Amino acid sequence: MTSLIEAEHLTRILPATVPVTLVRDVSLTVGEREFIAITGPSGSGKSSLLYLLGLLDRPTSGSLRIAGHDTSALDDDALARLRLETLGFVFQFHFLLPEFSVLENVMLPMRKMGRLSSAEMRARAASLLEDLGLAGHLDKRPDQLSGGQRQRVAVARALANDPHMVLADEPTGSLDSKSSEQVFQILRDLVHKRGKTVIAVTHDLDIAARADRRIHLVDGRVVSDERVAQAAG
Ligand SMILES: Nc1ncnc2c1ncn2[C@@H]1O[C@H](COP(=O)(O)OP(=O)(O)OP(=O)(O)O)[C@@H](O)[C@H]1O
Repeated sequence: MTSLIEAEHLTRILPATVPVTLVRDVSLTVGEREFIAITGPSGSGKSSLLYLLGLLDRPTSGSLRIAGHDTSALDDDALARLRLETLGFVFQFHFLLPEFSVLENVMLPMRKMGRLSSAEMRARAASLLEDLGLAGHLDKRPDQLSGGQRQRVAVARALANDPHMVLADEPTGSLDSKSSEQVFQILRDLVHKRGKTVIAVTHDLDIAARADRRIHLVDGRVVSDERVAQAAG
């Protein structure tokens, strides 16, 4: 199995008068088609670890290979490119651009990548949105949608460039229970139907319980990393 992430002894220390250690000596390997929940108490470093794995931050020490690329050897532009090609993000707050339509929001990462024509970008964005149950909403602005619908647009945007992995930081954290369940099902389908790897930071014990692998952090350290056999369905 190809490793999408190979992290060895990752540590992230924030320089300050009293330095703050966000992530301590984390080593882990992530392969294809994994559905991973990162859990832990508030302040245990879950988001900090996700940002390192998602190339939104750099470690103070340790090594990180993403899709076979040694990230320490890459400058910021190359890192941004690797991020665009291999990773999609879903955050707790959707971060959709309010002045753009739903369709345009999903096209944006494709524009940055610069590989498709306008017509191809439109068709791909529309198809992703339709798959996520948003067919009637392509020309709306994000503020015309419900929270759950906006989060589904954020998932479509994360999939825009057909990444290997989707990283999600509390993806259901601001949703009601029905929308949370929908977003959970969508994330699970990304793994089981589209073959993506999904890593989700979550406080939601129900989601964590139904992930295929749970990584638990305490004080910036991995204290358990367990794979769980799930019943089908
Ligand atoms: N820029 C910063 N400056 C100072 N401290 C920070 C900064 N970013 C994070 N921290 C601290 O580092 C620790 C880890 O933060 P992080 O957000 O990664 O934890 P978390 O497990 O995701 O927390 P939560 O579940 O509350 O979102 C926390 O104690 C946090 O207060």
